Amino acid sequence: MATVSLENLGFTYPGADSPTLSKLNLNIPDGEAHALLGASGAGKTTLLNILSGLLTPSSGALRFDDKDVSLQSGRLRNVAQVFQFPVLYESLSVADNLAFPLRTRKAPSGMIRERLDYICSELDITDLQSLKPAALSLFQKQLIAVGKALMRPDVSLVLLDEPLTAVEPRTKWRLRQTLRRVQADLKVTMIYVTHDQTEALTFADRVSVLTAGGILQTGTPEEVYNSPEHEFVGHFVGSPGMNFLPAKALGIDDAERAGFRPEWAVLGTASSPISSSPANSSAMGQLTGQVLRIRVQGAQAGKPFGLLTLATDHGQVAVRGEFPDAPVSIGDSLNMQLTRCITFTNQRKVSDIELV
Ligand SMILES: Nc1ncnc2c1ncn2[C@@H]1O[C@H](COP(=O)(O)OP(=O)(O)OP(=O)(O)O)[C@@H](O)[C@H]1O
Repeated sequence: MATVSLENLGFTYPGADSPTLSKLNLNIPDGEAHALLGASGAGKTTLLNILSGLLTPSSGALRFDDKDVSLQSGRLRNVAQVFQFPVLYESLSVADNLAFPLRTRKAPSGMIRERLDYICSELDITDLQSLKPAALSLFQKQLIAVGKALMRPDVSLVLLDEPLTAVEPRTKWRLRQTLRRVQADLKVTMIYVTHDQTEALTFADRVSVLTAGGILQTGTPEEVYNSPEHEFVGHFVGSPGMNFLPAKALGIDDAERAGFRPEWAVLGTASSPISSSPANSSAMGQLTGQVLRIRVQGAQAGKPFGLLTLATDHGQVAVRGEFPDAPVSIGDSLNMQLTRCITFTNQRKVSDIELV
């Protein structure tokens, strides 16, 4: 396994006017599960192809441990890849598919057998060894593709390119959990490329959010969700994403805009205002809005909770949590007190403010 470092790495496609990737800096420690999260066109596939050796960086360096591998072939780098759709030899049994990467490297048969047993037991696929791919479900095929990527004990890095795309929706979470468990057991450096925030946040130790060829933030899932460094991260991560309003609308003067997660607000009505909040004495973090949409997501101790969309004088906002005591209907006027917000200027984070 290896530590993977990008140093001011850039890439421009031949003939293109502008770079697809520019000045990427990232250090992924040995054994980390890392996710590259970005929307379509952010440059994920381009970066993946640089990591696997299909493309050569136009500037900067890619290092595995201390070695600059920018010009080295993928085969010499010992990188294994799992694609969106499982790539298996249909004429070979599962065991022969798994053994293939070691046989082509002329590994001793005893070592191959031992590794096969280990990987099959890790992935719980021992019973499938004699079957041909045609007899397997897509889920099982992708498990075998993962096994194939893990067979070489000296693999430096495993790249996962949207690996859940092809599997049936109800088995996605199982495959994701299996990947996570195997990654932790084998302590292999894995880079998981996806546009799906749930996959990224539930799989990775750390996530890098990529947009327009640049990394906006790298952090743990908790840091990326709770403390976005850039408005795009707050907006892109979360479902729904962060709300943004002019900071002055919330009584905050030192920044252009303020962002808050839907669950960082407490709601009250005109007849039952929010009284528990000490910040109520000032207008800081307070807003009023009309209920536009109601989505009840459950109830706790007889009280409904869910997602409300409110129209305020400064734009629509989504608020998640317990509903106010009085019944809530479309068109009602509610007041809210933010418990926390993050302020931004030029889309960059300025400060994190606890309001209650
Ligand atoms: N072969 C190419 N030649 C020129 N430009 C390209 C080429 N491949 C990709 N691009 C451009 O590079 C940018 C990033 O593309 P890339 O495929 O890396 O993004 P992505 O994040 O993987 O998107 P997707 O999830 O849609 O695959 C896009 O603007 C794309 O048009």
